[in-house]
This record gives sequence, structure tokens and C-alpha cells, in this order.
Amino acid sequence: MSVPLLDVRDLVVRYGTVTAVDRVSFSLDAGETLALNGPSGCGKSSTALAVLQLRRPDSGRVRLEGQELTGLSDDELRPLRPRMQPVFQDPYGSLSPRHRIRDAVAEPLKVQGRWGPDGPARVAELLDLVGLGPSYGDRRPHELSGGQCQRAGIARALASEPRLLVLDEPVSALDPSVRAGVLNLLSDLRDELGLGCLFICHDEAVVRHFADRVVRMRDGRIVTDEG
Ligand SMILES: Nc1ncnc2c1ncn2[C@@H]1O[C@H](COP(=O)(O)OP(=O)(O)OP(=O)(O)O)[C@@H](O)[C@H]1O
Repeated sequence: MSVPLLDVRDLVVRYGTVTAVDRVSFSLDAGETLALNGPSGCGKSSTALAVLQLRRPDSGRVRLEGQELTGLSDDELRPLRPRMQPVFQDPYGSLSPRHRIRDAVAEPLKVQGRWGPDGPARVAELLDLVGLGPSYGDRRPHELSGGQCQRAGIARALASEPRLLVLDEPVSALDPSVRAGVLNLLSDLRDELGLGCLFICHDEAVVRHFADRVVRMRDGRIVTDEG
């Protein structure tokens, strides 16, 4: 039996007396999109943060490609973090306003020791992959539209060569006219690169269109798991 890309078991996240995520379990394969859907406050973002280990879960397990993440120290997690990359709702929030897009996309390559003579070409390739021509590399985030900026954020995430994208409402802040373009880009990347996508989304129509499977949450718990 093959190991799932992501396996989450009995995940619990508490904020004081509030149990935001209450024994949530699901798994996700490479090349698959699993949506977490449900009303505001049901625990979707807390689940995403706990999967990414940006908010350590109070209990439960998170395994990425069979490797247990919970219980690892920050130092032990660091080399594994590139494998799981977040894309958040605010397209401008993930990019420093001071840096040109080219530098934002190059940064993970440099930090991870993968910057060499072919670095600039790799950055151009990543921008092309998300539908941004090379001239966008010269711009700063405020010189891009929300949709273009989200594309640049996706290019930066891809620079880490992730296996898993955790997409937390990636199109909710965008103009409705550009949402479909960004969603289609994400589906194409998922298919081309065999990425697993954990897709947090409150919009039922978007979820139906984009996800292979849907996990619905309410009050921190999973209420159904379709598919
Ligand atoms: N940092 C925090 N401190 C205290 N309580 C929090 C914190 N973050 C979330 N919560 C609470 O945890 C519960 C789940 O919130 P969470 O943001 O995970 O849900 P969500 O489904 O993503 O909601 P939304 O769609 O509105 O972002 C809510 O009751 C929320 O008020």
C-alpha cells in the first residue's frame, strides 16, 4: 500500500478553552486536491496552520510522505518545510513590499542553498510557469494587481519545490473576474507537477469545481468526507 502524501490523524488545536480543531483526520495523495470547507470559525485555518506546523497541534499526528512532523524540533523541521508551502488569502501579505518580484522568488533558492549560475533562469522559468512574463520580475508587489501578486506568491512557493501546497482561501481576496484564472493555474500546476493541494475554501461552488474530495467541518469537527 502506498503512503499518502499527507496523513492527518486525530488533530487537536486549542486556544485556551476553545477547541478549534477537534480530532480531525484525513489523508491526501500526490496530484489530488482535498478541500476543507465549512462556515467561518469552524477550524479550517487552524487545521491548515497545524498541518504546516506553523501552529503546533496540541495532539494528533501529521505525516508528510510518511514522515512524522509532530514532535520534531524547529531545527529538525527546517529542512522539511520546503516540502509543504502555504499560499494565503492576502496576495500582498506573502511578499515583502520592498523587494522586487524577482528577488522574492529567488529568496527560497538562496536560503535553501540552491542558488547557482542558473538561478536567474530558474526564476524566469518559475515566473513563466505562473503566467508572468520576465518583465514582472522587475516590479514590486504594489505594481501588480491582486491576481498577478497571487501568481508571484505561487511562483515563490514553487521555488521550494514543494510536494504539498496548503492553499488557505487563495482566491477569496481577488476580484471575481480573475479568480477562475488563478484556480485554473493551480489545477494545471497540480497536474503538471503532481502536487497535493489542501484547499481551504468557504465557497461551495469553487470547492465543487476545483476539489477531488471535500471534507466538511463544523465546530472543529469533520461532519462528512465525500468521495
Ligand atoms: N489565535 C487565536 N486565538 C484564539 N482563538 C482563535 C485563534 N485563531 C482562531 N481562533 C478560534 O478558533 C476557532 C476556529 O478558527 P479558524 O480561523 O481556524 O476557523 P476558520 O474556519 O478558518 O474560519 P474563517 O473562515 O473565518 O477564517 C474560532 O472559534 C476562532 O475564533
